[in-house]
Amino acid sequence: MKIIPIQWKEGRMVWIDTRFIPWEEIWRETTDYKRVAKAIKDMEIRGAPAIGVAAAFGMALAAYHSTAKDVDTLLKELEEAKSVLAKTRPTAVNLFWALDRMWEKALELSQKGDVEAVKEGLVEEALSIQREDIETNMKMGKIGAQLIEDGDVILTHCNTGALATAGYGTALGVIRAAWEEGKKIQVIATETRPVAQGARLTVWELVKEGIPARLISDTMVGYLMSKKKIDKVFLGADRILLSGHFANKIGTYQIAILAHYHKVPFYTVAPTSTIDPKRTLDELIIEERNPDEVKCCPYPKEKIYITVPEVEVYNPAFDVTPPELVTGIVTEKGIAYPPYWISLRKILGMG
Ligand SMILES: CSC[C@H]1O[C@H](OP(=O)(O)O)[C@H](O)[C@@H]1O
Repeated sequence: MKIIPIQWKEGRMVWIDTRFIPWEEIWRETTDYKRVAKAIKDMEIRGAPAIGVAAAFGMALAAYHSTAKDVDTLLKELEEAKSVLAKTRPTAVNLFWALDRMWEKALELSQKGDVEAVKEGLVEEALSIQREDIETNMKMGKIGAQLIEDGDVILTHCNTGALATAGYGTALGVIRAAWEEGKKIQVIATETRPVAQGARLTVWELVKEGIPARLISDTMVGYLMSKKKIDKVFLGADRILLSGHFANKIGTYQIAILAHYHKVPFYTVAPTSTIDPKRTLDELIIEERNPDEVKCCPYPKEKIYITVPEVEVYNPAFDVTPPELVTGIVTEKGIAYPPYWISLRKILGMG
């Protein structure tokens, strides 16, 4: 899957609106960082690494189109842009990691007092974040593919492919790498309600690439594991704590419990930019989204209720999986195994 879902084109950010896949491929563009924030909040762009790349380009747009005559004014504008972008979605740490990196770069570049240098440097930094994410995914893919054997049936959840990153993918990147190495794998994708990233995005990526895919509803995982139809689980992460707890798409936790019960190896795959070395479990925010996502079909052109419209709803977009259910954490710097409070620090070079 060679798609690059978010692109920089001479002062414009261009992206594919993933809400319309698989029905239509709609590309959008903007010069306004506030429009980037809306695209993240409304999940036109989604997926932890992709959200980080989009936020970085949002900051680059704010700099590129600024009319500030001095760096102090430019920094004030960038601080506002950072604040607006940071308010979009609370769970994926990549958003904040990218914003912090862009802000640090702005402070460094502003030392010389040259507005144009700050502008050019921030565009370069955002392009580096995008390029590094693709490189990281391909490295992670190769590392994780060592865990996949010829003939494996791999279950994956949500979408962790090219459409969730700068390109190639994290867990789907591991699956992609195993396929590219000639391993005869089959992929089972969960539908991933309520927004159906699995049915809509993962299946779209796999079918386009000719990787054998089978779609299931989220309710079928336990049955298939009981019938020994699933050999391994590879899925993504939005925020990994040093304890080994990780937040990921809602439904991950119940897959982890089922995998543990049925002794199916369960891996999460994420770049080290998804590891949060600072926060503890009680500081992890689980995003609650619009109730209509649960009440309606995930078809963006019209509201098709599948229930009584006035019904009350829970709609946590993520859940948290504890370390005792996690076989391994695949990163671009290697695979972390329990005890994670030691192995993740080593992966981050924290000793
Ligand atoms: C490599 S994407 C990581 C992660 O992001 C997705 O969430 P969302 O679609 O709500 O942005 C999902 O949790 C993926 O596993």
